[in-house]
Amino acid sequence: MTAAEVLPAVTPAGAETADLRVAVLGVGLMGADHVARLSRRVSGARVTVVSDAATDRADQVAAGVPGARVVPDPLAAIADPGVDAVVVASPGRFHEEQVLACIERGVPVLCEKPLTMDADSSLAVVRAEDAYTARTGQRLVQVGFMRRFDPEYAALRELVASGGLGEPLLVHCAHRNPAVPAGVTTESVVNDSVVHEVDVARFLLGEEIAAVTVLRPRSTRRAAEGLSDPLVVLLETTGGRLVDVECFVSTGLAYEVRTEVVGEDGSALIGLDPGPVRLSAGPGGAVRGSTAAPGFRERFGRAYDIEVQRWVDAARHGGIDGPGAWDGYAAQAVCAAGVEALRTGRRTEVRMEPRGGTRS
Ligand SMILES: NC(=O)C1=CN([C@@H]2O[C@H](COP(=O)(O)OP(=O)(O)OC[C@H]3O[C@@H](n4cnc5c(N)ncnc54)[C@H](O)[C@@H]3O)[C@@H](O)[C@H]2O)C=CC1
Ligand SMILES: O=C1[C@@H](O)[C@H](O)[C@@H](O)[C@H](O)[C@H]1O
Repeated sequence: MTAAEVLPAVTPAGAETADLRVAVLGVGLMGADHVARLSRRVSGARVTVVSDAATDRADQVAAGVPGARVVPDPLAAIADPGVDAVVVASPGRFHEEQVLACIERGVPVLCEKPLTMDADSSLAVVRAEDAYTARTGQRLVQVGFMRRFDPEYAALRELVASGGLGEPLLVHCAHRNPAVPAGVTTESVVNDSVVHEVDVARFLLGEEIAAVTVLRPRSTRRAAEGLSDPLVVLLETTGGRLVDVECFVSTGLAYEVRTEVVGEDGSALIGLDPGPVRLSAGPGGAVRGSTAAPGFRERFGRAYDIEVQRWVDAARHGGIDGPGAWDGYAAQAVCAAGVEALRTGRRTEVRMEPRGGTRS
């Protein structure tokens, strides 16, 4: 999609037509992308406030958006009367405070993954939103698991849900990054990368993850000091299905995300590149023989656009349209078990509170 194209809004005729005034908290890689898509590719919204601990970055991003102001304090940005909704794209350790402040003020929030840094704090967000929903009937929190909006993942889920593969039995996932920033640890790979596969498994199979095992095969020579890379993660679902995840974040090649569902009556695979599928390192580290995407922004660009458009459309009508706080909590609970499994080398059961609350 070109920058000039605008995704179709689903706003019904006669409904509220004023643009949603959005504050974006954190305008690094993801936040700056979200500002650009809200300003140029998504309809029904405009960015009015930008907030970032790095004020020079905030100034630079706001300068490119007519009508946007910088409010350096993120909590002041959430409280700003010129803000109807918030996108949280700050580092994960700030999400809990910022999302809770949005619930407190009663503004819709699209929070990048992870919802928070651990299961307990994610559950606190679930409970706070439940209390708000009990009073108002409205949901406020959507979590940025963008793969649910990717046309290939949506089609795969439809196929599984319609029984097109028979009873699903196994899911095979590969998640490969060419490289990760310095400082990434094996634990953070579970929390930042494997977390997407956890959400995909729950999305495709419609059931929770009951136990996690993490295997550490021999690491690539490209892995940073102390990083176990690749990992193989086994997720057992409550219905007895098995999901295996290869997570390999320093391949030196391209961004490859593949998912295959194997059912009693068939299998389906997504994420294959249209061109030749062999990847190999060429001279100077160049990737040869493939049309694979270089990174997640390219592979999932369309998914991010659809995610944000649907969130805007829903937020303008007082709701969400995508994974919510419970999905964020469930993913954190599974990742917590994954980190424990990594530490102990043992199969670890996922500890989750009963769903309860006000949601269906
Ligand atoms: N859905 C997806 O595929 C992806 C999601 N993410 C998530 O997006 C979030 C942001 O990640 P990146 O953009 O890659 O990080 P980044 O480091 O590029 O950007 C974060 C920005 O937040 C700013 N910041 C720091 N403290 C802040 C605070 N208290 N309030 C507001 N802003 C603050 C930083 O100065 C920086 O500009 C993370 O939660 C990350 O996990 C990141 C990459 C892909
Ligand atoms: O969320 C993301 C990053 O944080 C993570 O580091 C990558 O592995 C994922 O592919 C990307 O979608």
